[in-house]
Amino acid sequence: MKLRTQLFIFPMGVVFITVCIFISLMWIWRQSDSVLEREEYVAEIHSLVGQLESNLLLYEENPTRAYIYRWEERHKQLTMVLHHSPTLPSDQQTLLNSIKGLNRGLNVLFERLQYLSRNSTPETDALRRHFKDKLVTQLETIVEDSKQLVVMARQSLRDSQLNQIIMIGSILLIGALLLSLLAMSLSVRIRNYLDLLKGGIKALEAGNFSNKLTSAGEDEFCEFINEFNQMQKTLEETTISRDALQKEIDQRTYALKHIASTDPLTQVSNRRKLMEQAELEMARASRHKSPLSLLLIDADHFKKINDSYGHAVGDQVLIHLCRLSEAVMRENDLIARYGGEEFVILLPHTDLSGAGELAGRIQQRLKDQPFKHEGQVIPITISVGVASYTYDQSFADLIAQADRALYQAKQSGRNCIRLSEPKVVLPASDQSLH
Ligand SMILES: Nc1nc2c(ncn2[C@@H]2O[C@H](COP(=O)(O)OP(=O)(O)OP(=O)(O)O)[C@@H](O)[C@H]2O)c(=O)[nH]1
Repeated sequence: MKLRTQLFIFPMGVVFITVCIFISLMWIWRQSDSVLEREEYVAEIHSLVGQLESNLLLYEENPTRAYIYRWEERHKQLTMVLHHSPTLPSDQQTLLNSIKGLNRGLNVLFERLQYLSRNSTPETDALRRHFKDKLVTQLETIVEDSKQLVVMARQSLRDSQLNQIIMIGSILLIGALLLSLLAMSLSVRIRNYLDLLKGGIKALEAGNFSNKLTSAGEDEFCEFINEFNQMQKTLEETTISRDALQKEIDQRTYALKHIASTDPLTQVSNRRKLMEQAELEMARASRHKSPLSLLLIDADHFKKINDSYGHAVGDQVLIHLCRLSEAVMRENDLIARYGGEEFVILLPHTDLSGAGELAGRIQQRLKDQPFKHEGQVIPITISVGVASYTYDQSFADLIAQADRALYQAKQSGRNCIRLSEPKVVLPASDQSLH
């Protein structure tokens, strides 16, 4: 059953019960009214019968024409009243017919009485008294019967009132029962749907879009559930496209960050990234009083390589140098292209001598894995300036310190390492290029 039908039944039920009660009360009122009408009717009969009776007694004492005339007049009135009776149920109508029959006999008796009164003899007196007594008895029977008529009417009213009360009570009881059952079923329906909906909302809150709500039937709640499922579907699609968009943004942001911080040729960090990272590491080193060093690496006679083999080969040499350096670095170290054929390796938690050792390992690698072009080995050497952070410097100071060491290395004939302190850590491993 549709919800709006179920809700519509409530006011309709109340209206129906009210109308039933109203009609019953009207009916009872009409019944009471008809009993009153009958009482009045019977009272009129009583009055006329009383008048006929007193007229009879008077006539008995004084049998004049006036009393005969009055009798006839009253009797005519009584006949009229009996003729224009109210509508009666069959049992009461039977009684009334009997009263009418008695009434018809009254005149016959009275005419005989008149006759006997006119021809009064001692022999007829007894007969006259007999007719008179019979007349009185008949009049009293009419009174008694009419009283019975009222009693029957009252009894009938009581019976019908009782029936009516039973009927109203039954309607009220059945109506209240039906409405209660309807209200209970409605509340169960609403509660079930609300529970279903609550589960759906909780699933949505938890990000579960696959929890499709199902409900049998085709009522308004089902339409609501369908709308909810549709909303969930739209939400799922929106969320998926938003997630895909976010993923795309993240990928592009990462790519942009990579481009912005990477040297396009060698794929090591660029100078910008170096500056950022150096600031971080310097702050960290100052905080923990941990060592921080850097290498400033410069390929020796690089111009000569470019001039001899071409710029493209020079590029490959720089890439080769970077890959070999990365192979010997630690994970937290950072290599960056500082400019041209110059590279910086930032070394957290590394003191000056440790940095010098790393520079030596790079030189060794270059020696072990020389660069080859078209099967021909092109010997590459590097000069390295090493500096260590003293906690009171700027990055420019630190670079300048390393640059001075690099200058010394160059001055010392290249292919060697100079620490910012005036001592050579490692001797030149190969002086052939000098
Ligand atoms: N192939 C190539 N060459 C570069 C690049 N950047 C700078 N160079 C070249 O590197 C050379 C550096 O030459 P110089 O500054 O004279 O130094 P050098 O020849 O290495 O001599 P020293 O440093 O004194 O040993 C120049 O010829 C630049 O053109 C690059 O990205 N690729």
